[in-house]
Amino acid sequence: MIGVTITGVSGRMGQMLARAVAQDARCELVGATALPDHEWIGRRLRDVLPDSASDVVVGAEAVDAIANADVVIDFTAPEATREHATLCAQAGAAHVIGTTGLDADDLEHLTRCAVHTTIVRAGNFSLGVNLLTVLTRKVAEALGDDFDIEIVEMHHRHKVDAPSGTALMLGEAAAEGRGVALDDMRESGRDGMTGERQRGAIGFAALRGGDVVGEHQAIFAGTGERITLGHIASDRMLFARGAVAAAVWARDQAAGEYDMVDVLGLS
Ligand SMILES: NC(=O)C1=CN([C@@H]2O[C@H](COP(=O)(O)OP(=O)(O)OC[C@H]3O[C@@H](n4cnc5c(N)ncnc54)[C@H](OP(=O)(O)O)[C@@H]3O)[C@@H](O)[C@H]2O)C=CC1
Ligand SMILES: O=C(O)C1=N[C@H](C(=O)O)C[C@H](O)C1
Repeated sequence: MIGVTITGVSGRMGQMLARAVAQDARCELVGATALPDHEWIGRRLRDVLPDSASDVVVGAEAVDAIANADVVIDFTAPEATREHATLCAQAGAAHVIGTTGLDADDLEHLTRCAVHTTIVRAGNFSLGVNLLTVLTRKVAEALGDDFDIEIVEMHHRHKVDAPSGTALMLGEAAAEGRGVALDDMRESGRDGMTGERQRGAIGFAALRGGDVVGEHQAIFAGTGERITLGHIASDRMLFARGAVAAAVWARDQAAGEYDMVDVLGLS
């Protein structure tokens, strides 16, 4: 049995993760955290989450919840994920990270932690999006910069980071296919007299509204033709099940950094 701790269990994804862990016979929930002032603190999950039968008590101290875990599944916020990574490295727990909006400094911190433990990080844990990244890389490689690449995403009104982690995965895949660095080619947030599009740029556009779970397109716009690769997520359980599959996979891996393409064997 794999002992799983869920950080941020009260969040949109945290609640889905609690359900997905309960549905997987290989896993057992051994810990759950929320922020100190949250009303769930000190209460059993079964008493706060309608379809849960878990006796795990929601705690505010990540260090305690992580100490008992084989794997920690973490869909929270960048600052929290940094702290959780340190604690996982100290405790030797594998760390499955879905949190997006991490900056270069956060990513360097994760690389340091991955010397001591296994980290699986993905901006999107669905099979479909990870397949889409592979296709995007291949199409970018085949077409060259006669085709302009634009990544378009739409999410619910509560999302706090842009572009989405998935959009950045798709941008990275396109840049890799073209043999360039995304940071040199990235173009976001056009507004006003922007001038003509730079040849070879990889553009990002982020839409926000309503309860959209997650929609992404990688558009290759040429002269007289346009190729569009896309993915629509309509249920967050998709990401939660993917993260639980990653947790099961992570338990048997050596320390290091991995992604969902590794878990799914798509590379
Ligand atoms: N990789 C993937 O497949 C997916 C990634 N995501 C990403 O996951 C993250 C969370 O998304 P979502 O669930 O929608 O957001 P929510 O805001 O609903 O959930 C985040 C939760 O984390 C809690 N939290 C923040 N800091 C801490 C901490 N230090 N300790 C414990 N809990 C903490 C928040 O508490 P409080 O509410 O009290 O502030 C909140 O409950 C985002 O970065 C999102 O982009 C989302 C879906 C799929
Ligand atoms: O915040 C979300 O909701 C989602 N975040 C991830 C992202 O940033 O790409 C994955 C998914 O699209 C939902």
